[in-house]
Amino acid sequence: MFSDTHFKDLLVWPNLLVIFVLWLASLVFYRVFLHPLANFPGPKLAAVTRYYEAYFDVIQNGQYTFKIAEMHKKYGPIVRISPYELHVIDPAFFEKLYRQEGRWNKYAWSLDAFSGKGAMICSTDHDIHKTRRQPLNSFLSKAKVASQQVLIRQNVEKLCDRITLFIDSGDTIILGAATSAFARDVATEYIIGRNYNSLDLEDFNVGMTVLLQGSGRIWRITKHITWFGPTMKSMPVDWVIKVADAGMKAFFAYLKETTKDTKELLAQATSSTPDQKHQRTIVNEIMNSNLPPVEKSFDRVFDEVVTVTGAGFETIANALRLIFYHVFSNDEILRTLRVELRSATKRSSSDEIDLKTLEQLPYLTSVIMEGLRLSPAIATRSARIAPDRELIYGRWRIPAGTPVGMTTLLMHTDEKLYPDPMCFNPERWMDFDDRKKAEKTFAPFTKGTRICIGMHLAWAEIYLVLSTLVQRFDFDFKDVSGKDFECNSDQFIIGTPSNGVLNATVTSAEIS
Ligand code: HEM
Repeated sequence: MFSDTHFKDLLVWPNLLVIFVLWLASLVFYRVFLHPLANFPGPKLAAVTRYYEAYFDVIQNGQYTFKIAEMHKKYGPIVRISPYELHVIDPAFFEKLYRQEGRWNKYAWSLDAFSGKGAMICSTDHDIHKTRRQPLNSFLSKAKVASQQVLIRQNVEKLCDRITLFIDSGDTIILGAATSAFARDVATEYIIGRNYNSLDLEDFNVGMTVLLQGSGRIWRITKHITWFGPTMKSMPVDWVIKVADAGMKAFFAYLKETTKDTKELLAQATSSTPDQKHQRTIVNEIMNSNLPPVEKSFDRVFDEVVTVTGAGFETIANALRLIFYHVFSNDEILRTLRVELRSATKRSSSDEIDLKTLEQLPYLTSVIMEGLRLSPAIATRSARIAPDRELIYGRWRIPAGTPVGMTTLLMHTDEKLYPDPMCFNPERWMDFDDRKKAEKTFAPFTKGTRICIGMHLAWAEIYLVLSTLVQRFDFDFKDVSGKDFECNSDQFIIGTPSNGVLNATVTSAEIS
């Protein structure tokens, strides 16, 4: 008989070590030779362990997107980038992967790291996502945004008033932070009817910009060490506000404010005497929808409030900073824009050019498209999973349930599609045939079931703020170059060397 003593003898560390090594060897053997993805090309180390990605994510500060681009050069258009995940770099595959038809899940491993499971953007399951998105579609539709353009204009005017004070004083304006403040004020006012007035603050609440620019680090660490994000999230807000640095303080103060406001909005929405003033918010849309009660809990609604507003902060601000830099540093682009806007003003019956008219201006639209090409919000791949069918790519059959991603940034900077890809050149969009052809491969808001729900708001904000600033101001930027606004790291959003900083001296526009 095998006695307890014999068993205990076996549990000595040399034996445990042997068991561990055998287990590890068989895992490596399985992943490299027997796994359903074993035949796909790619580095063997990436096939064996996700710590390969962790090295580029955590130690190399968000370099995996660029490592993936290198892998494609070596291994071809489809690559196994982890034991479980594939990446494709062929523009022809984009419309096959990001589409409306069929069921598409997202990859939980990457999204759970946001610790926001109640949010539509983090909903991995196709059906749950669809149910959550449905009540918000019309709230952010093109028509609804157009009808709310006054709200955006009021914030543009606030931004202009602040900028004008810097003309008078001759001081340097932190335009990068002011741009973020504008994006945040519009997002919260549009989505939850609350303007936190970052534009009124002396420093434009620059701490929020700094924190959000660096917050990708928490997401990247949490992907690999799953308890990290939830632990941060569970810290008592008041304690963090006391001990943290300026950025953390600003962010946690924002969370405290949105928590209070979400509770108030929920109470209003369920009250027998709702206040008309608070009718137009996503909280009302959710509470008045047919969603089941579990979808209307505070935690679920709060996740939605934080992510839908947050998705409209640094995404827009990053694109705007890049556009401002190029427009105000290039006399030819600035002059062409001013000529186009002046002739539109002449045709307009009022001083303001209507959003609809702005949308039809070819050069202004080309400038914005070029900005969104180089700053398409997200620097990481966005994997999709076909849960119920194989996907076919060339000779490859991708097993059902496999996460497959493409990276818009890599497609947007592919020199076969966009010659001299890093050059900011609005002219490339001026030929309407070329623009039409690029429709399939220009996708700053992605495509398919998960297409950005805030895209019409984003376009409207950029049209209104850019056209106004171009007509009123000249900016002179110090010690920066175009490189400072190019993506150099994956912070989930686009990470740039500028980190959101864009300082300028400003004068009134010299219109000849
Ligand atoms: C330049 C500005 C913006 C760009 C380039 C952009 C881009 C994107 C992209 C690429 C996605 C897909 C993410 C994925 O595949 O996981 C997305 C989703 C989303 N965006 Fe935006 N976005 C912008 C602005 C906004 C704004 C202003 C809002 C606020 C309403 C917003 C709200 C959202 C939401 C809620 C989702 C998730 C949609 C869903 O899962 O169905 N975005 N955005």
